[in-house]
Amino acid sequence: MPASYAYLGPEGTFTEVALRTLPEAATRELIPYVSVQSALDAVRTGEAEAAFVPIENSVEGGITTTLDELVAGAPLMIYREVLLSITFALLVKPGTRLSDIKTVTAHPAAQPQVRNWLRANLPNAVWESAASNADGARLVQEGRYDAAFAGEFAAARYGLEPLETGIHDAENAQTRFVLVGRPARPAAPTGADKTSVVLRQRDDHPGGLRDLLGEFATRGINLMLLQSRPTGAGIGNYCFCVDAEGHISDRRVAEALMGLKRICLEVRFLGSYPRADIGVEEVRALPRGTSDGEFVEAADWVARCQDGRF
Ligand SMILES: O=C(O)C(=O)Cc1ccccc1
Repeated sequence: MPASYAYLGPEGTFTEVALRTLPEAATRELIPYVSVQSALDAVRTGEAEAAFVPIENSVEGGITTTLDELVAGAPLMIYREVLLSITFALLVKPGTRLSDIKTVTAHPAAQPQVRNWLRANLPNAVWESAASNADGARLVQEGRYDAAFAGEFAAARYGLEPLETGIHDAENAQTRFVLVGRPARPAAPTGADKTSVVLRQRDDHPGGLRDLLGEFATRGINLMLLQSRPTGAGIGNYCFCVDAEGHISDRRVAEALMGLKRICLEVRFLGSYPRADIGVEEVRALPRGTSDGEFVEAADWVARCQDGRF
């Protein structure tokens, strides 16, 4: 049996479409799971080699179920990311007209992307959340709801037809998906990489968040995601999910993580992996003094000073 990848199912999710763009998916058995949690648990128990799940979208921000799973529980690591442009179709049973639709469903992350369309076209429809967009389509097939927002490609699979296509409140809405596995050595740097960490502060003090961000700023590291999530330990208790430019094997990134390790209660390393948004040729030039060579030179100089050889 080939190694398997778990993904947020059922068949026909955007997640499945994004997963199939990864070359390595062609050599794996792809197994749909009913939730992000169950897909990630399949990795934790060893049932699946890796899981592919949505983590962020450009309209609403972080997909909180995924972030919370990565923040807590047995540690997992991100190995790859995929960006997918998303537009929705309104899927219905053949023959349904817009005026017949009283209930609509989709994944909660879909709602902010179709809100204006709903207001303009189905202002009185009741919204119910589904476990995924394809699951919403399945529920329409079962007769539980009148319509589902999902990928147009899901229609045939669930015996539905698209009543409307190309629904997206925001132009260029994208969702980011990640391939998550058990902790192991990250892939070698490509020159266009991203590092994800979760930071938990030691104590509550003025400028606490600035102290964390300062570790990145002084080393010229640009941040691509900063999302606070409750730790569950009471009101006002948050940890921070951070995506930073660079790879843990870059000196500036390693030094920033060391700085954070010294001042945080906990730093959870979630991986260094190739960026999906740009290629090596588009990576911005490093700020002066932050290249590996400059870090090595500075460390050598300190060593010489300690030896009295400057
Ligand atoms: O993959 C899906 O179809 C999902 O349900 C997750 C999702 C939700 C909203 C936009 C893109 C993906």
